[in-house]
Amino acid sequence: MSIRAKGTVTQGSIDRAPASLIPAEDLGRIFMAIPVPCLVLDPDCKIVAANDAYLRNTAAHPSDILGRPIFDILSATAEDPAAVTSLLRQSLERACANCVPDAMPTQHHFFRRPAAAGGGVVECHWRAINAPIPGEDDRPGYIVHCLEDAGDRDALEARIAALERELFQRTGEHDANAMPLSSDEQKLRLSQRVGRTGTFEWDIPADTVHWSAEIAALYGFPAKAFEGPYAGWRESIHPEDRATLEQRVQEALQTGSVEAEWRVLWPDGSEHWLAGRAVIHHDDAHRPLRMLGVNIDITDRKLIEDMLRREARHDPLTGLPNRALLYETACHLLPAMRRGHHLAAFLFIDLDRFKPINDTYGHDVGDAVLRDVARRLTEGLRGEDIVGRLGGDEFVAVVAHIHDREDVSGIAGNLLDRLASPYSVNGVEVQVSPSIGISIFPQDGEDVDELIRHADVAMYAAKQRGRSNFQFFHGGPGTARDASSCA
Ligand SMILES: Nc1nc2c(ncn2[C@@H]2O[C@H](COP(=O)(O)OP(=O)(O)OP(=O)(O)O)[C@@H](O)[C@H]2O)c(=O)[nH]1
Repeated sequence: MSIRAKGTVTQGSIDRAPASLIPAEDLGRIFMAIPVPCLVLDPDCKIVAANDAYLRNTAAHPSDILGRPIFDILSATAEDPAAVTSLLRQSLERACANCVPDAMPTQHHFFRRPAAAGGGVVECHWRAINAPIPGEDDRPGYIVHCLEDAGDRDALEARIAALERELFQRTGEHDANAMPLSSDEQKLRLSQRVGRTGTFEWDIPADTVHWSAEIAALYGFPAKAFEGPYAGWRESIHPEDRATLEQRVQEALQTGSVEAEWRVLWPDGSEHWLAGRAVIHHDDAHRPLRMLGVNIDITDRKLIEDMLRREARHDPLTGLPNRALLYETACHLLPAMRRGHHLAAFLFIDLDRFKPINDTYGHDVGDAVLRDVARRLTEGLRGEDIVGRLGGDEFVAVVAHIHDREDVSGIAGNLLDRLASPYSVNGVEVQVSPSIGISIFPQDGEDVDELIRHADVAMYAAKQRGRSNFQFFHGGPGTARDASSCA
């Protein structure tokens, strides 16, 4: 190879006249003293100079190498001469064509030590840099071939790889016995692990599911690829989602694809959400052959969704169901009451003269009282009863399975006492009482809206009768605002 034919060193790419005060004859001695192994090649790639560091490191004698093409030297010494020769040739061509130094990949060199130097083999781990030097006619006149010791860097990379393996083993996310992976596979596995995603393949005729290490981790198993029957996968599904998911899978065998979200139970009993997508490959007779799919952990997303859903349906101050959830829950309750011929009571609770508490002690104290009212109401009723805050100082309680008015009177009287006992907030003692209006399902209304409206009417009557009491709605044609006293 002659690098004369390969490239042109353009003006400006390399300084032709080095800024130097050193006499030209001394530059040779300086080259010899540079502590990095260097060769100088002529345009035919013959070695025309070697510095002391090169001779020392390779144990070569100048007469062994000067005047010989560098490829001969490498052929005589390199591990894989053909490969190294090709890499070197490409690097020299690039350096000359682009007029910039070109770094070669790291190589492992073996140099035969001359007999005069004791013989044997010298092992070096080097990366070569080829730097073109412009000649008279703008073409490369020489190439400096520098060898940079890559031993430290390689040792560092090996140490990083070892640490990474150790880390994976410790976190149980890596199979220590796994085959070494190509860099593409590693990237894929890393992205799957970071994205909490895993892939599977189900060989349908053989009834074998191939689990990747990443998907195994999504089901709470050690992060190790394995194979198992379809029934094994099915067992991991949360019992409440199993039938639905299985039905989707069966449909997918015909339709060719499936998308679903479901819960899995890990071996430690914890519950996790997964989303999955899969496609089916069929044979010519449309028999399902393979299902290929991906699962992703969506537990965090589900938690956030639950939180948002909860926030949208609960009163932020007291944590009680808000108007919407109260109506919805009560709507579900009524049909059950109707079926069982049970009564249910709707209690509309409004605090008496609550505004002066805000005005006197401030909103913070008012808020604390409202929170305490919510707590007292909840504690004063059974778990199956419903308590919600409509807004302001208005609450509604729905009490299921009552027998008669007397039953409700006892409950309302109890709530009256509970709410009327003093509230202690930030060292301030506050007193407030409720007015309670009561409607009874089914006699006072057929639906939630009507029942709450009639309870409100009865509450208004309680206010009219001096507050701090409860009143039953007393319905009938033309008497919608009547209420009968049960206090
Ligand atoms: N601290 C606090 N006050 C609220 C909140 N929501 C509404 N209020 C106040 O609650 C008070 C409700 O007053 P009203 O029900 O109209 O009247 P009242 O003073 O209770 O008198 P009566 O109902 O007639 O016995 C108003 O002053 C509202 O500003 C809240 O979230 N926090």
